[in-house]
Amino acid sequence: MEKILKFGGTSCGSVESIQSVLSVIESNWKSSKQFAVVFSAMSGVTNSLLEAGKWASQGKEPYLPLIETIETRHFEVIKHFIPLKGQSQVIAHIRTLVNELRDVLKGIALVKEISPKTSDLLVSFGERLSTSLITAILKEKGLPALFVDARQFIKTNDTFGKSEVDFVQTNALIHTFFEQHAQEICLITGFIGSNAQGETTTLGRGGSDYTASVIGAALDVKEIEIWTDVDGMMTADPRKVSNAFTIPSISYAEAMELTHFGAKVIYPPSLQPAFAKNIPIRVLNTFNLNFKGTVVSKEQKPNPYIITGISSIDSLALVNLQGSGMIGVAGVSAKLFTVLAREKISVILISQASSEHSICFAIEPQNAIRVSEILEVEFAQEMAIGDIEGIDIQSNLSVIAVVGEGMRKHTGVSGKLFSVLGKNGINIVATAQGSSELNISVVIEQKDLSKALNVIHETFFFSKLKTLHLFLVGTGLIGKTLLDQLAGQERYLAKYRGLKVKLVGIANSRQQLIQEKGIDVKTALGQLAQHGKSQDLPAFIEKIKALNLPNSIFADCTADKQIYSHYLGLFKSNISVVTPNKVANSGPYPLYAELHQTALEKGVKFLYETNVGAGLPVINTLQGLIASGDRFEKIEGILSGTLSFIFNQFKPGRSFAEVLREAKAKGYTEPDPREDLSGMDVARKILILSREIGLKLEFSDITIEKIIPPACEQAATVDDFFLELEKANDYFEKMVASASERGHVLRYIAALENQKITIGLREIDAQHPFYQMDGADNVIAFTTKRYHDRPLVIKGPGAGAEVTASGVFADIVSMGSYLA
Ligand SMILES: NC(=O)C1=CN([C@@H]2O[C@H](COP(=O)(O)OP(=O)(O)OC[C@H]3O[C@@H](n4cnc5c(N)ncnc54)[C@H](OP(=O)(O)O)[C@@H]3O)[C@@H](O)[C@H]2O)C=CC1
Ligand SMILES: N[C@@H](CC=O)C(=O)O
Repeated sequence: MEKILKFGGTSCGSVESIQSVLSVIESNWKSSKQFAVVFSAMSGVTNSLLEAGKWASQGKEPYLPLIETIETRHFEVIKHFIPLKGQSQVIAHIRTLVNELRDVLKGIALVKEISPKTSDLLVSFGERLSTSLITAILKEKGLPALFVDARQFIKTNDTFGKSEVDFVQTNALIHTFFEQHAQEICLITGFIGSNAQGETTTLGRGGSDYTASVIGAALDVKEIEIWTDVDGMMTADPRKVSNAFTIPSISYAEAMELTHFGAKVIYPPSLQPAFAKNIPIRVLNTFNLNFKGTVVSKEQKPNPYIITGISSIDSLALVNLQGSGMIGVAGVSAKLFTVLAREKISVILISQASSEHSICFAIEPQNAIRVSEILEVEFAQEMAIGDIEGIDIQSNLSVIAVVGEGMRKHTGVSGKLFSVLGKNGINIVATAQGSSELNISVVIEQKDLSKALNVIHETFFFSKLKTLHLFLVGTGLIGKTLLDQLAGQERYLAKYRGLKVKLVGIANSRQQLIQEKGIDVKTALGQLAQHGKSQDLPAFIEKIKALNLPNSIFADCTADKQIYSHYLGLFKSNISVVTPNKVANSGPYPLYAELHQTALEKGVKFLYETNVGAGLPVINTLQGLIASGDRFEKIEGILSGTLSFIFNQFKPGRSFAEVLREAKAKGYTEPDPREDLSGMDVARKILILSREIGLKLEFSDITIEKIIPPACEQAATVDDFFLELEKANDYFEKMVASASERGHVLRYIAALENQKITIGLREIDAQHPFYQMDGADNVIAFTTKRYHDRPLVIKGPGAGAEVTASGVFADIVSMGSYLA
């Protein structure tokens, strides 16, 4: 015998999949003839049988329709594959089996009880039916197919539900059987066996893999093929990690670790017989016949990654036993695990601190209450005298296992793992690593599972491409320009920065849209308009938090005065914020301080380079000086692009309002230009700088000298404001002309010195460093201990859509180097 093939439930589950199964068998027959095939029950049939058994035993619900459905599914396959004249014989055979099944259920209904023994008999019909069916079809095709009931050679003990194979007897029987049937294609029922009395037993759910492995090992085949419905073993569960990909080759040890921690592709015990005989197992996909498969074998081929795969168990409970009496006292662990073994409680993971003060272990959540009760009884004495302080059980947890032979003796793997989880605000509740260094397991809260799997996968498998999940609020001048810039840089970012900025949410004051799979930045505005829901910012933000995506960034590109009330909650949910909106940083100081402190504590970023000087590197430079120990003596600057533009452009003969309109059209003004002309915008900026250097100033500490007459100041609407400006044109003309007569220019300058902020219009001469300005230039001069004799000057365009959006862009990209 060269190989054993095994087809799972989905492979036998429909006409289409059975078509593929037949073609695989036919092509094997053509090429080798030396093979046997094991089948599972049709998908869903085992569950239906168990359910029917339960209902029958409770006498509550009608169970017969479930059996009819099973029967009909088999009949449909017969009608599809077997010509009319041959159908009646096969239908009769299936009907006989189903009638036998009905009798079993009737018996269960009569005695109102279903024992594990009866349950095994009941579920055995699933494999018996599917295998009979496929045997009949192959015979019809003229192949020498032989139905083989594995109960005749898979001999087990009496542990119904999960019996253990008696290998001595089983191997001998397998040899005898296959010697006698070397010329036929043996089609074997998976999952089932029989005990010494000939009663039906089962090998545990997924046991058909085990059947294949047991037969393969007994016959020393060259390879075992497990045909399933996915592309082999993958680096992670593709339903949870969309970037998961097939592992071409994996060692038995790695596969065992991954399957133990939830990778469902192979039934874990099935690896053992193949492993013992060093028989490679190839995992193939019935639904993708071109797929080459994952080979599980002793030697793993060279792997370009440090790890091989990540698996997880979604739900578990962690039991913690602690007490000073456990320190240095031999036997507590022995007693604990003996008790758990006696009670057949499966322990998923164990972790013990070196102090021996506590020991914690993970179990299936449904066992939590029972474990607690058992331990209370078993350790009653230790608890009474205080040696054990208590038994604590934590639920709603998940475990992730990072597995790979490549981790052995490779430094930094756990550092990388813990760092990526930490950066994403994922708390590690417990951890375990065996000295084989094949597996590092971390227990985390269940709510963080998807996020954790994705960031770990990205870190270890796609470290060349990090994904930043972007939520953009504000699609006006800056937001829209940012989208355009992102669209133009996608390839550059991927190639040179290893970054993918994935837009997941977008909103303006009217609509909002979240798409976890991502929104194309090129068409985002159209999609928002077409598919967006009505705006509900709190709901939008709650959804962002609930998505709990790794490396999430909230970009506030609005001028909204309230939106920053959400920042704190975002930080607490480990979401970073990038914003050109100055309101948060110039709000009440205690709120400002709380925001910054929270961001720091949560390890998230709050970036707002564009709050001052738009895209000019003002905040970063200042922060760098402070961080390196410089001391600020004075900050002075022209911080308004709009006012800079106005005093550069406004000449006698031009209307002041017209110049402002031009500034607005060029994208220099605030959405409401009264903010610029009133000095509010400049006041916010200098206040932000003052706070950056550590001063706890409030808005009320700022003296703003007005440049517009009171009537303009009091205009109720933006239109009224422009009207009032028109009326005040003479006033502005005189102001500028008077300075000009003296060879001076007017500049709106903000200054911070001796902890005092002043803002006002200054007349300056040609020697002043702020004399020569162009367009919407800003200029900021930092006089510090180090830049004492000549200040550090930053100068350049300080307003406008392109420069501001690129500043926001740069903040987003800079997150890439920080985030996981
Ligand atoms: N222009 C510049 O040179 C600079 C600007 N900035 C700052 O950039 C920010 C954006 O400016 P700009 O793009 O010109 O402003 P716009 O008025 O052009 O756009 C603002 C956007 O925010 C949206 N919005 C407003 N309120 C809300 C809300 N409550 N919820 C959701 N969306 C909202 C608007 O929605 P809708 O489309 O429905 O109206 C609009 O899409 C401002 O804070 C500004 O101070 C900073 C530095 C320089
Ligand atoms: N309206 C602002 C834009 C940047 O903050 C300005 O004119 O400077």
